Amino acid sequence: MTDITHIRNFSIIAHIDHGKSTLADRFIQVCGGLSDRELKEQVLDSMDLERERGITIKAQSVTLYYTARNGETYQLNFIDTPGHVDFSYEVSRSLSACEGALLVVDAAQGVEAQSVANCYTAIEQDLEVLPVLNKVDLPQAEPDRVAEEIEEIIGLDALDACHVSAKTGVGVPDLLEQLIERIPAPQGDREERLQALIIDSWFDNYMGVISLVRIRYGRLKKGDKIHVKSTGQNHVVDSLGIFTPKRKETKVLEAGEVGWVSATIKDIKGAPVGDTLTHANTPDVAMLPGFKKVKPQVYAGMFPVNADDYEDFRDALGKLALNDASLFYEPENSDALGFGFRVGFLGMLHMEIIHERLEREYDLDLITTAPTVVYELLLSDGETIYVDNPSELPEGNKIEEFREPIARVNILTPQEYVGNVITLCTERRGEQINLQYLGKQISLTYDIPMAEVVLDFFDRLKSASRGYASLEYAFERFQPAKLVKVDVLINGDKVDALAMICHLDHSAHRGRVLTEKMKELVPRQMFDVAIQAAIGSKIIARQTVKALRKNVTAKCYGGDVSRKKKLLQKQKEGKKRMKQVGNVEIPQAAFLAVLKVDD
Ligand SMILES: Nc1nc2c(ncn2[C@@H]2O[C@H](COP(=O)(O)OP(=O)(O)OP(=O)(O)O)[C@@H](O)[C@H]2O)c(=O)[nH]1
Repeated sequence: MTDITHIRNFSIIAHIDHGKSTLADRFIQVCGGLSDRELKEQVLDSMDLERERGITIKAQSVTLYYTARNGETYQLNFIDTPGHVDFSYEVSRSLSACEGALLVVDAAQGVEAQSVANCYTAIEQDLEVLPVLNKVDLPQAEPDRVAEEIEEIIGLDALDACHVSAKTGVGVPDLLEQLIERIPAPQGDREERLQALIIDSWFDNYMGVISLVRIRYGRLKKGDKIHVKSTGQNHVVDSLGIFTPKRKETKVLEAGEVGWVSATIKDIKGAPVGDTLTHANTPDVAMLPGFKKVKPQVYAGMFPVNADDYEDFRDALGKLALNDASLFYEPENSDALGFGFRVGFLGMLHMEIIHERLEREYDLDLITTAPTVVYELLLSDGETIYVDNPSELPEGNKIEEFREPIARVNILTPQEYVGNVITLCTERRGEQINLQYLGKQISLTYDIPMAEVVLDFFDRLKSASRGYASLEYAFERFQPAKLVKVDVLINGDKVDALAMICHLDHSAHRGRVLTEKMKELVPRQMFDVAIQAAIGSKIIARQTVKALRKNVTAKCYGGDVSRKKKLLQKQKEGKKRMKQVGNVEIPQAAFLAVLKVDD
């Protein structure tokens, strides 16, 4: 049991690759949480996929015991935050369990837009933010310049920011001392009635739902009967504890502490993130302010290549949704692709991750259709509706006003790339709201249609600025726009799953490039395949995939049987990710060709 004055709860705010995980591992090592060998594997990013992509997705926590230079031992609870812009809502969630945050900035790179946004969130939530200059071991590190940048851009005093190298360990002990000194201890009476915040919940195959909680008041013990405020349900705590980073059982969690709780809850909806826990006999304890609900920003259809896999697909989505409250799905039926689901994602990265997990962990072959944002439509009968699927768009004459979502986009870029960045924003129909010089960087604010932001804006921005510009965005409003639905016809038949919504001024170009891209992607068949783009009944572009003249296996006849088998096998594998639409086979890539239109 740690006295509440000796607890420090903190998060690390850092841009991707600025060294958050390395620093966290270093803390764990200094505090003796793991052996050197265990440390080799970065411990905080636990999902395989996360490690492969080198990004942090799910918030997790680690409890460490640090003996300071004053001889006292402190309990440090480090709550991890995801780094990618798609997952920024999880940041504020993790921050709400902390009294402080470390703003880790790569001293060779400088401040990035997303860290600025997260840092403001921390300041708004009254957290003590300590700037930290990392990677000072690099020869190109300029800690003094970056410290100035932190002051100019964020307005934080960075004069006595610690200079550290998470890689070599230099400066890390000083940072821990500063953390103890400057981040306030939590407050909360342990004799009060229990009030705990659910920071995160996930599903474990053996234990059911596990929740990460921050105890505000009172204490929670094994065997306690708890009450989930929003659902009104009671459950018995069958185990609880901390992460060291391994899951370790303890007897009690007390006010100020962060730890995990398992109460044999079967579904994460039974322990909603942001909810408040109390004891069953004190159900009138006040609800803590929760978190804002996240809404998916992009929707796409997902269909099993093999119709027999539909049930498995539904089960797999259900399982993924158990650990991902932001994953939304509902059944969808496409003329071309059959039964599947309309799935909502936070962004493209989220979509790619879900697609990959479904294929990898659940062994499904899926076709994902081009993602689209949510549009607001005012109908002629006065009704307002929201459409996330081009094929569900009402007839043109029933639409009074077509409105698209607009994102407020904040970009930080070094001065030399500002021209490229402005060109990109203008191409994406952006409207400049602000431009400000901040030291060597320029801060740009634009309003850009969400559809132009979510798909590949991030990648474009990176290439326009050699990787230096950074981005942060949020939904701002709906705004009327001249939007049209572009249909794609294969041999004269409309394929619903290929329809897209785009701006009228871009539609001719997009239609043309889309048909060109599809021509490259649709394999030649035994007959000519016409690919057309149309707005209403007007054809705006056309390409033809010429018929195949020879039988692919013909030249193997009479000869090498194994070679023929190999060829057929290869064809079969190629087919896995194809879908028969009418009598034409269309590969997965063609469904996403619209994403490549700007290449
Ligand atoms: N030279 C040097 N490299 C470092 C230092 N800290 C981290 N790195 C390297 O920078 C890269 C990114 O570090 P990570 O700790 O994975 O970055 P992160 O911020 O956790 O990234 P996400 O998990 O994606 O948010 C890795 O290759 C690290 O080895 C440092 O102090 N010096």
